[in-house]
Amino acid sequence: MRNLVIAGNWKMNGSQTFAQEMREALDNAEFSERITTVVFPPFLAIHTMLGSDKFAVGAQNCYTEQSGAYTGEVSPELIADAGCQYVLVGHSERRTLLGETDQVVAKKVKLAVSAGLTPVLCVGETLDERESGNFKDVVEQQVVAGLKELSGDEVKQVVVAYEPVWAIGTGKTASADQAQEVHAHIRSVLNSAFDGAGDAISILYGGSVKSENAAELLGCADIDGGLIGGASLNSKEFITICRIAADSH
Ligand SMILES: O=C(CO)COP(=O)(O)O
Repeated sequence: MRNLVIAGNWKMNGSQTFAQEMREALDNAEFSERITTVVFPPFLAIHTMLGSDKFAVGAQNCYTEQSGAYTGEVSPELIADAGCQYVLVGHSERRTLLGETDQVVAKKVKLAVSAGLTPVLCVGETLDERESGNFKDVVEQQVVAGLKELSGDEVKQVVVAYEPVWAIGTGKTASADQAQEVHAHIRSVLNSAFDGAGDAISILYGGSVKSENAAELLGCADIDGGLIGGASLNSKEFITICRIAADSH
C-alpha cells in the first residue's frame, strides 16, 4: 500500500508570524490517518513547524555535500539533525532559475537518503516539451537520472513529484487524464528500471492544485497525493485539500 501524501511547499513565502499561525492551524486540524501531511517552509521557519504530531516537516533544498567549507549551504545531515524528515530535490524552479542539473539532483537525492531523509524528487516538462510531444521521454529521463546513484532498497525510500512546469503557479492545471497518463508512465519506468520499485513509491502531482480541482486529480489511480504551492499558504485551503485527498482516494 503506497502512502497518500499531501505536502505544502511554501517556497520563499511567509514570515515568523505566518509560520506561528500556520502551526496553530495545522495543530488544531483533524487529519485523516490515511494521509501523511508534510510542510516545506523556508529554512528560517522550519524550527517553528518542527515537533507536531499532526504533520512532518521538510526542507526545500539541500547541498551536495554533508559538511565542510560551503558558506551559506545546508547539508542533508544538518536538515535531518534539525528534526526534518523530508527534503525537496530538483524542483523546477531550482532547475530553471539556479541551473540545477540531473547530475546535481542525483547527488542530492543520494546524500538525502544517506542522511535518513526522504527525498521528494521533482520532475516535469516545460511547455515547449509538452507541445513537442516528447514530454514522457523528458520526465522518464529526469526520473532515471535522479535516482541513478541509489541502490535497489534506497530507491523505495524516495517520493516522486510530477510537476509540469507549465502548470506551476500559472493557474493552469494538467487535466486528470494528462496527469494520470504521466503518473502511470513514471510508475512503469520505476518498475522496469528499478526492479518493481514503482509499486512502492508514492508519486505526487503538483501544479496549481487547489480545493476545486483536488478531488478530480487526487482520485486518479496513479496519483498518490499532491505537492501544493500557492494553496498551501492558506491553512484552511490546505486542510481542505488534505480532507479531499482522504475522501477521494
Ligand atoms: O511548485 C509547486 C509545488 O512545489 C506547485 O506550485 P503551485 O501549486 O503554486 O502551482
